Amino acid sequence: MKTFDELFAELTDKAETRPEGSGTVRELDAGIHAIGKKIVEEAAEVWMAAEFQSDDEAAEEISQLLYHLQVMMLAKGLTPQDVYRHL
Ligand SMILES: N=c1c2ncn([C@@H]3O[C@H](COP(=O)(O)OP(=O)(O)OP(=O)(O)O)[C@@H](O)[C@H]3O)c2ncn1[C@@H]1O[C@H](COP(=O)(O)O)[C@@H](O)[C@H]1O
Repeated sequence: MKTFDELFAELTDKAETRPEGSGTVRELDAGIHAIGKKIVEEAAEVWMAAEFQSDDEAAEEISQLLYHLQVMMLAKGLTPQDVYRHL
C-alpha cells in the first residue's frame, strides 16, 4: 500500500532511471495523446464500477485512474504541489 505522494516519487524515479519492463516508462514514451486516452478509459471504468460493481472494485478503478493521472503529470512536468495549489 502507498500514498499518492509515495507513488508519485516512485514514478518520478522510474521516469528518470527508465528500468526495463516499466509500464510507466512505456506509457510516458507513448506520449500525451495516448496517456489522455488511458485517462478517459479509466475514468469510464470508475463510473461503471461505482454504478454497477462493488465498493472494492470501484476503489481499484479509482486507484488506476490516479496512477494514469500521475503519469500525465510526469509527462507534463507537473508536481503534486502544482496540483494541490488548486485544491
Ligand atoms: N499503480 C499502478 C497502476 N495502476 C494501473 N496501472 C496500469 O494501468 C493499466 C490498467 O489496466 P486495465 O485494468 O484497464 O487493463 P488493460 O486495459 O488491459 O491494460 P493495458 O492493456 O492498457 O496495459 C494496466 O496497464 C496497469 O499496468 C498501473 N501500473 C503501475 N502501477 C504502479 O506503478 C508503479 C510503477 O510501475 P511500473 O512502471 O510498471 O514499474 C508500481 O508501484 C505499480 O504498482
